[in-house]
Formats: sequence, structure tokens, C-alpha cells
Amino acid sequence: MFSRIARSPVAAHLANHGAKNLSTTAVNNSKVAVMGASGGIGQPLSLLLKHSPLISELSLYDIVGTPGVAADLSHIETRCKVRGFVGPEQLKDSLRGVELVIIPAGVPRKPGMTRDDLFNTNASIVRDLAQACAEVCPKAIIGIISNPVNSTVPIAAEVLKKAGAFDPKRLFGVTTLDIVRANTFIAELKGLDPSQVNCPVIGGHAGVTIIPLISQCKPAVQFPQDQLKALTERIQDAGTEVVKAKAGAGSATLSMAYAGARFGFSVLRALKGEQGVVECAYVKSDVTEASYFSTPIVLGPNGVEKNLGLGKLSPYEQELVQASIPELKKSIEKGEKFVNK
Ligand SMILES: NC(=O)C1=CN([C@@H]2O[C@H](COP(=O)(O)OP(=O)(O)OC[C@H]3O[C@@H](n4cnc5c(N)ncnc54)[C@H](O)[C@@H]3O)[C@@H](O)[C@H]2O)C=CC1
Ligand SMILES: O=C([O-])CC(=O)C(=O)O
Repeated sequence: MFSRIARSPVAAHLANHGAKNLSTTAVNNSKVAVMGASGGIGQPLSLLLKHSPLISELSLYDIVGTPGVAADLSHIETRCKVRGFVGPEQLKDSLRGVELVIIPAGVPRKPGMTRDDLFNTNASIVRDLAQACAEVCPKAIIGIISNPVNSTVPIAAEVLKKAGAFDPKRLFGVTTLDIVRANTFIAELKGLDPSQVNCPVIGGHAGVTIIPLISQCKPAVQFPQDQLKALTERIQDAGTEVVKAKAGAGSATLSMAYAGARFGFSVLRALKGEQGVVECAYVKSDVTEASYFSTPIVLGPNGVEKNLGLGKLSPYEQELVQASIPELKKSIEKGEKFVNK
């Protein structure tokens, strides 16, 4: 049993800031857009965002269903206003004045598929949403959830570059779910409170590119090599574990909504001037040979404030990093070629 009950990062954000009683100061007036807001991730993510005292307006965009989702959420007793936008003709209006855009639009996996199998459908969805961001909110921070993240982030970057709106500090692939899973699985094995565990996960967001740095976990934890390998592989395959359990009904939605909210709240806290906010995320990077790579990032008023790099890796983790580079490079090139073809 835990010696004291602690809150998860999302619960702590909502509790510390007192969602209901917060004064309406300019500093707490962020406008956030969720693109793909009617989906399995989009709906619970929007529900969590509606509770943040930092968000004064939530803009919900999808090609279907957002009038209903927005009407429903708008009855919740928090001050954040919710507006729904549906279809391409309302896309640009959904992005006006937005500081943070979170993108969970696109199809999820079914059993037997890899994330890369989603490329053909999701590449053009992310391309078109990034194009609209470039035109309407070029200074917004963009967090991409849509898979395959290893390719969709380079796709968005190329679109933004072409439009003269690319700022590598402001574009993120959301890998937070990998950290959330690592924390949970480590806590289960060691009898810890998961909300007090912090294990960085670096690389990318697919199979062998997901690299948990268990040697850097706080609190420090030790495992024999066979258990370490099994734990690493469980974290790498955790998305597939959910896809199999859902048996054709999609992939992780609720845990992803939690992770997306955690990422979004961290970005907003840093935008508002909070110091020392760190999240791992997949960003433009010169830390390894792969031109995009996830590492712990200090967030600040402009997005990426400082890339904390790899830190000290164990020999096993060094091997995992080496093994991830060819796949990452291939996925990055595939995304870039899609835009520049
Ligand atoms: N980064 C991560 O850790 C994770 C990523 N994902 C990915 O997130 C994506 C969404 O997953 P779910 O919400 O479960 O799927 P879903 O199918 O339930 O929802 C997707 C939503 O996107 C909408 N959409 C389709 N085309 C659109 C467009 N052009 N513009 C705006 N919205 C559009 C759909 O209408 C739907 O409402 C998938 O690609 C999935 O693989 C899922 C879990 C974790
Ligand atoms: O596995 C999937 O397809 C969805 C995903 O990215 C995850 O759950 O990590």
C-alpha cells in the first residue's frame, strides 16, 4: 500500500489551479483547438481540456459530429467556452486565434496492422490540417497524435516549411502515452504509486523506436536483464496490447486522451511562464542521426526551450537507440517525400 495518496499530473493540474473558482485573468485565457474532436481520443481529450483553468476557449473541429460534441461539453460548469466546427469549409474558422492545436484526427489500427499501415489515409489528413495551421495560426504550438507519428510530424514540418511557417520549437509529436505506460508498468512491478514514477521514453512512437530509459527512472529501479527486456518490450508493444484487446474496435483512446491532456497542460503551463516543465516529445533534433527524435524537452513560452538530450544510457539502452535509427530515418524520409513528391 502507498504511504500517501498522490495525484496524477493531470489531476494535479486540475486540482492545483482550482478549475471552478479561478479568476478570469489574461494569463489564463488560452484558446486550444482539437482536430478530430469527435473521435475516440478527441471526445475524452476535449472533456479533460474543458476542465483546465488555463483554457478559456476550446475549438472542436472534425469532419463529422462536432456540433453535438460541442453542445454536450458546453453544458459542463467550467468557464471554458466550447465551439464546434464541422467540415472543410469551417476548418480555418476553427483555428483562428488558437495558441495550441492538438491533432488526433485520422484512422486507428485494427489487429494485424502496424502504425505505418495507417500512412496512406492519415498522411493527407495531417498534411491538410498542417496547411490550415500554417495559413491561420502560424505561431501556434502543434501537437500531433495521429499515427504514424514518426512520419506525420515530418509531414507537418514540410508543409509548414513550404508555407514559410516552420518553427521547430513549436511542432511536437505526442509520445506522452509511452511515458504514462512506462510509469504504470514500472510501478506495478515495484509496488510504487504510478503518479510518483517518472521514466523517460525516447526515440519515436512505433515498435523498436520506442525506447524506455529505465536506467534513468525516478525513483531509481533495478531489474534483472531478462525482466528488463520483458518490461522494455511490453512498453514497446503496449499499443498493440490495446489494439488486440479492443479486437477491431480501434486502439487506445482513453489513456491517450489522458496523455494528450497531460501534454497539453504542460505546454500551456510553460507558455504561461511556469519554469522547469519537462515532457518527452518527438521533435526536430540533432541529438542522433535521425532528424526527428524524442527526448526530454524543457518547455517554455515558445515551445521547446531546451532539448535535454539522451542523458547517460546503459549499454542495453545504447543498443536500443542504435536499433531504432534505421526505422526512424525511413519513416522520416517517407513523410518528407510524401509532401515533396
Ligand atoms: N500518438 C499516440 O500515442 C497515439 C496515437 N493514436 C492515433 O490517433 C488517431 C486517432 O485515433 P482515434 O481517436 O482512436 O480514431 P477515431 O477513428 O475514433 O477518431 C478519429 C477522428 O478523426 C476524424 N477525422 C477524419 N478525417 C479528418 C479530417 N480530415 N479532419 C479532421 N478530423 C478528421 C474522424 O471523423 C474521427 O472523428 C489514430 O491515427 C491513432 O492511430 C492513437 C493512440 C495513441
Ligand atoms: O497502437 C496504436 O495504434 C495506437 C498508439 O499509437 C498507441 O496506443 O500507442
